[in-house]
Amino acid sequence: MSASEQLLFGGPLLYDTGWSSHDGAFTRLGLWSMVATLPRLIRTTVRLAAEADRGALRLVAAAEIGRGAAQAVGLVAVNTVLAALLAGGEPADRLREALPALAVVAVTALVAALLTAASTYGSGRLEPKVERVATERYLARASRVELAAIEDDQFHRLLDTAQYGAASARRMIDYCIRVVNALLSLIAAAGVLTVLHPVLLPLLALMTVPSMWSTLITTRRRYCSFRTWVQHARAGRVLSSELTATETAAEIRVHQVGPFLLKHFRAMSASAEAEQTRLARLDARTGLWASAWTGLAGAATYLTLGALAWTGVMAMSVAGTAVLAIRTGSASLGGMVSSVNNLYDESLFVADLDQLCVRAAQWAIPEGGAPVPARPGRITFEDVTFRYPGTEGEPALSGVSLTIPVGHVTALVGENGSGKSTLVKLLAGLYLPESGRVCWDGVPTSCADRRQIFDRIAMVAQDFNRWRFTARVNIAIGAPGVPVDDERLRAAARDAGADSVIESLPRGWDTLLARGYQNGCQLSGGQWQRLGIARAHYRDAPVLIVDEPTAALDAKEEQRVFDQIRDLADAGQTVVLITHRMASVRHADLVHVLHQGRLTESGSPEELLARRGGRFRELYGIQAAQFGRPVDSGHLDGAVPGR
Ligand SMILES: Nc1ncnc2c1ncn2[C@@H]1O[C@H](COP(=O)(O)OP(=O)(O)OP(=O)(O)O)[C@@H](O)[C@H]1O
Repeated sequence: MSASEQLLFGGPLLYDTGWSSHDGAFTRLGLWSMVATLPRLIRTTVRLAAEADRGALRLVAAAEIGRGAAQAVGLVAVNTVLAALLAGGEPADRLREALPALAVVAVTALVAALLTAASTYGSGRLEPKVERVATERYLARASRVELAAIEDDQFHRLLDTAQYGAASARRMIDYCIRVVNALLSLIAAAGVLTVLHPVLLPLLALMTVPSMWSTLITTRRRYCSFRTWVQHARAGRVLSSELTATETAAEIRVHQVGPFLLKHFRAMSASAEAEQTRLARLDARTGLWASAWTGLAGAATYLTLGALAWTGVMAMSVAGTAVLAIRTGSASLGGMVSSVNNLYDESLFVADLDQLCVRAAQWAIPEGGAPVPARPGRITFEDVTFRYPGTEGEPALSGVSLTIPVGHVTALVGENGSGKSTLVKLLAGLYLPESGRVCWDGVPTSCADRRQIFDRIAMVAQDFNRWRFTARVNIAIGAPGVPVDDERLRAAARDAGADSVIESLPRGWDTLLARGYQNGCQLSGGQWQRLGIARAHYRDAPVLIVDEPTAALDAKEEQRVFDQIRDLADAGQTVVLITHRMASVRHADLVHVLHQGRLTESGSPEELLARRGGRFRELYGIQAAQFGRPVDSGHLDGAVPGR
């Protein structure tokens, strides 16, 4: 490691992600453990393939077994050809004698080629399906777990690693076919050699084991060295991206950071280059050792064969076939070693995916439960305490008891971090209370059918999602279970004031709302907010939760949104409103004031404002003072703090 890396990064630049824990797993695999894990790896691959497409799996398996058999038959036929050619007699007679076997050799070669093509077709069909099935498993499980699971560090790490499982599953098919292919070649060669002469089998082992061993060592050395080299290269890449990023551009110029970073870039590149040179030297040396080893084993094999043929213990034709069989059997060994290693590497990610599925099932939002009325009468919090998973200290909510009446606007007010957003997440059944109950018409969220609760809610969260889809989908995704209805879309956009935003887009409803893509468009914060509100309108649920719905809107639009919220409540919809703008609170029928996770006051805006020494009155006073109005100067209707 260079001094630059020590200075800039405090040590080697290693990833701290779930998947990086598998880095180097390959180096822990010895020759014996490789052989021992192979059946398990093949089983895993077969299971994945069977889930995706049994037909294609059968095709590949049959083609590979057939190809191995064709290879064995071909070798036996070669032996017959050699025996005929090396026998005594006229050349023409010997050739005639060899012809049928020659025909068998040709036919087996043709069959092997056809079967290879069939296997290529089968694996080509299988691989994308395996990836799709694994991806679907991943996505379906991940989207069904409790919100608490997403916040759990360990689960999140697993989620991070398991996302690579699908691509790994696809690659496992390819590596597995290569391994099986090489194995069958080896078995075919071993089978034929055993039939030809029992002494030939140890000769095959003599040739293959050292070459397998040396390939394993070479591959592992290369891999270790590559990992070191890649760290230096990564550090260099970090510097170059810092040097060219838009965010750093101004500071780099004014503070003249460029030469400083360049100096360290050069030093780090020198480390990377030195490592590559070392890698090349090592490669050359181990390559030479491996060749010497394999060469010696080969020489010993061929000398033994020669001696056996010379002394007449073995027929010349058998020795010739043995040479061919040994070459065939050991040819794909090198590839097989690295394929087994790759197979092992990939299997770790697939195992993570399997583990994720198990953990996700434990964390899954339960199916079914007590039914929740389509139009609930009231929602109550009964002495609710809640702490975020993995956090210690003060709970985010403690001992909160309140009622959210139906068909009214209830405002939640309080300073930052007082627990307003947490409260609505509990209301929506996204989290369950640690103690106490949140009840929808008397049904606690802990035993209610939570999918039904979700159905009853439309939510415009503070950080509502800006989907990188078209404007149409960005609104229609509010009700993903029903077909997109253009009339309903237009009405929702009109109600939320998003119609003018859509009209201004170059391709109207079909404009892609994402920067960095062709024809993609980026909206302003306020425009996005209108779309978010339109999405909630489109959902058309009995309970509407709006968290700071107007933070990015201009004054006119804000007024319109609040008037509309009022209209919705007058029409029977339940609205839960979180806002820091005290002026907006005058639209509410009931206000709950939270402070450090506790409910401190409840009442109508007028009641709370009249309460001397109350927190609401204090918060209101602070905002009113910014506009030069004392809190006593008038009613809520007249005052416009926050504007
Ligand atoms: N996902 C989370 N994990 C851990 N703690 C959290 C999480 N979300 C919020 N908190 C903590 O819970 C407390 C209440 O946060 P909450 O977001 O409910 O406050 P809020 O009243 O909505 O704040 P704001 O007005 O800033 O939106 C805070 O102390 C916050 O740090």
